[in-house]
Amino acid sequence: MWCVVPAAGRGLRVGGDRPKQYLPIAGRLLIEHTLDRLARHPGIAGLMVVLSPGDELWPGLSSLRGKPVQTTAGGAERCDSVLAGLRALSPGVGEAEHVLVHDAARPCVRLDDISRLIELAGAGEGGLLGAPLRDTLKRADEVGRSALTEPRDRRWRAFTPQMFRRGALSEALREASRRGVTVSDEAMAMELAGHAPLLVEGAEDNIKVTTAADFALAEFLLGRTAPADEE
Ligand SMILES: Nc1ccn([C@@H]2O[C@H](COP(=O)(O)OP(=O)(O)OP(=O)(O)O)[C@@H](O)[C@H]2O)c(=O)n1
Ligand SMILES: C[C@](O)(CO)[C@H](O)COP(=O)(O)O
Repeated sequence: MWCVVPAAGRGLRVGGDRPKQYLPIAGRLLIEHTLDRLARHPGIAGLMVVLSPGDELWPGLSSLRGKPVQTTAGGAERCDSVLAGLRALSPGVGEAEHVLVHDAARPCVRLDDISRLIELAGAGEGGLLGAPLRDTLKRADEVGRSALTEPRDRRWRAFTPQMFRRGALSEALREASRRGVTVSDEAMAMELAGHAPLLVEGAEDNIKVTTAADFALAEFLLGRTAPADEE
């Protein structure tokens, strides 16, 4: 199974001097941690990394742990980049084949969580890693005060990887674009297309490095010896 890795963002919320995927964490680039983690999974056959057009920082990887690493140019939004990645996959990756999509900004994903996603969501319409909300959820008013406590039951945080069949996901992303909807993840596009992606609970340390503060946590998590239950 191939994995599309959206890595064409600008990392504005980090505010660094370069896109966050090219900032160092624990002695390596953020993107290198993520790609190496993905390449270690036995179920992943290759990586399609989606880069910003004109990206001059990409280290030029063509293989990792014996698996092919290909690249293509992304678009203005993450969903545009994911669609570009799906389009760039070889015709040898059939329309009915499942494809994983995983953020370059999520370097701590656990291999056993990827395995569980593939096992549980592979038989159906696809699915995604996530975790049930464990904190009370507040809706803020215009001046940052708690205006409302939102219901928490059956609310989940969505992570990546998300896994869907190449053709169905491509069509769902195209349809969302035609309807002028900028989807924030693949599952949203699939929901709009009438599918019901399976939610597969994964470890909450599968953080998305989004702000400067996340780098310290990611560095700690990456510095751990692999959890005993991880492949
Ligand atoms: N047009 C875009 C925007 C985002 N991404 C990727 O999607 C993932 C999740 O996006 P996010 O965390 O929002 O990254 P950025 O868009 O870079 O962050 P910011 O919004 O702070 O600029 C990242 O790996 C990012 O590189 C992408 O491939 N193409
Ligand atoms: C895809 C995602 O990581 C799921 O939580 C998230 O939607 C990405 O959001 P971003 O604003 O593009 O980082």
